[in-house]
Amino acid sequence: MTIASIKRGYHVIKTVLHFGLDDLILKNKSPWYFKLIRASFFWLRNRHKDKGPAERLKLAMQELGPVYIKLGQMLSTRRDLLDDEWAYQLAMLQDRVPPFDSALARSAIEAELGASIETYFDHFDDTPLASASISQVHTATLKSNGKEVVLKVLRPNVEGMINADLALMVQAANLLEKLLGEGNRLRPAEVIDDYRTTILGELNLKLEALNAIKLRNNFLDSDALYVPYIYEEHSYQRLMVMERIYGIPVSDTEQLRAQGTNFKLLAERGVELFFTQVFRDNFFHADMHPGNIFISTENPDNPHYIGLDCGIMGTLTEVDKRYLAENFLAFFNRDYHRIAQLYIESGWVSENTDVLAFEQAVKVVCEPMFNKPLDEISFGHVLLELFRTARRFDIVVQPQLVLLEKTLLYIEGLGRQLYPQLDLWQTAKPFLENWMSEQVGPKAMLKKAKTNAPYWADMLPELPELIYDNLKVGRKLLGTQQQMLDKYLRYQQKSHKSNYLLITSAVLLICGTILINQNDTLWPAYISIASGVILWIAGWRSRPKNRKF
Ligand SMILES: Nc1ncnc2c1ncn2[C@@H]1O[C@H](COP(=O)(O)OP(=O)(O)OP(=O)(O)O)[C@@H](O)[C@H]1O
Repeated sequence: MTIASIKRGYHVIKTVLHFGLDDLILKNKSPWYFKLIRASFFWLRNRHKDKGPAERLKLAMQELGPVYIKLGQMLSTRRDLLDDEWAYQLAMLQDRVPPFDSALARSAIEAELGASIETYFDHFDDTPLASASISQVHTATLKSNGKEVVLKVLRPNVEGMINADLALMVQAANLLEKLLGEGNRLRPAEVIDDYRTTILGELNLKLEALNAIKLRNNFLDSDALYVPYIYEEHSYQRLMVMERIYGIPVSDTEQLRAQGTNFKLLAERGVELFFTQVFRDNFFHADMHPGNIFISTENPDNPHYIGLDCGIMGTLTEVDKRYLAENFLAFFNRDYHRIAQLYIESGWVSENTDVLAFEQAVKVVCEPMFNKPLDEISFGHVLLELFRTARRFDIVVQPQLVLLEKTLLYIEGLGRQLYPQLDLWQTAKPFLENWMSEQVGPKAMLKKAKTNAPYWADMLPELPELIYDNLKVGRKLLGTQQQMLDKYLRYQQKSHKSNYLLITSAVLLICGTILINQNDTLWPAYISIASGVILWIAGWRSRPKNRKF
């Protein structure tokens, strides 16, 4: 442990106690040593007693800086874990960070390029275009083609700062997990683990560049989404160079209205984009906050989105995708029984789940939604409520599904903000039905046959040999099966015979015993008993010995 980390630790404790966050852990749940530690920091008092707990948490995170602010922003989207008031407060966290010195930006860029900025760029602007918690963005023009570009460069020592804060967070989360006990809904260790993956992913700009290239290629011919061109040859782990775009931030509805944007088309395109990314490409942008989405200005009647920051992308397995589509369709068809069944079939729910109780819970979630007009139904909310229900049944919802639900909630919120009458049913249902028919109908079989054609072409020359081998194996198998059947029949015959002899012997023995007690002439009784004994011995000896076939 270094002096710096001790200092940072103290600062975190001080902030936590100044904002009274220790009160958030139920007093009766805290063990004696926790109370002792709290008491030993007697000079650090809650200075914000007038504020509610959710607001105090928000303010503390704001105070603790970028890593905590980003954690708060991520938490605000975990509505499956947090109640609405908490999510609302945390969503207000803004990571407005002062820019870092342009001399540092220059030297970081040059270290990555392995050359001076002037070797590749003209007009490098020392005043950053934007400055965020992890990176800073500068504009320039590319020498080779004269085009305007932006250079996104990581903050100096951002990795060290994040790792130090993460280490503290992991310890705090483990302690909290212990204090809150088993079965708590918050699962702090899981949340921090999720966050760690997310934030560490954002620290590699080369990866972000490759994601952006893939997303761009998926939408090259699209009217709905534009992703700026990435100069891969100038992109490294700490630097990324891309085409500069001009657009209106999606949150600036006033400016969008002023240019006469077709809001209905824009909202529908947002939903379409989501479903295309998830179901067609299986590669979706999962960090859809307003700072990352811009709207084109060239043709307001036919507007398209411009997507930035592909640091966090999501994918689903084929099975999850299929079940998800069916889930949505079942919901459209108001079939909650099918929804519960799908959860079980897909394996999202453990086999030990009380199916009936789960179905009942799904019904409670879905029925009120069914009573709403279609333009008020939210897929994201349905998924969210289903995940919350699933958690009550101790189902651990897989991270990729949480990512998807978050993105969907965001896309819907955005769509409704742009065009409040947005009808998700009309927009998404044809898309999903089409996709499903491509997955399971005759078209799907044809497609699969086409996909497998090269494999079959490879296999064809070997086919006669394979058929011969299989027939040989099959014949052998048939022979073995026949032998097993014969053995089984013999076993059954022996078993019947033995049972028959044992039952008859029992009858004779019982008769013999009765005769001894009731008659003066004893020989019939003796004959009956002797025959009984002989038959018992015969029956016992004829038992089938081996049950293996
Ligand atoms: N290609 C571009 N053209 C024009 N402006 C851009 C471009 N790329 C980024 N910017 C500007 O820089 C800002 C920050 O970029 P970006 O979101 O990629 O950085 P970030 O560090 O990941 O930020 P955050 O942590 O907030 O997501 C954007 O909101 C946008 O204003």
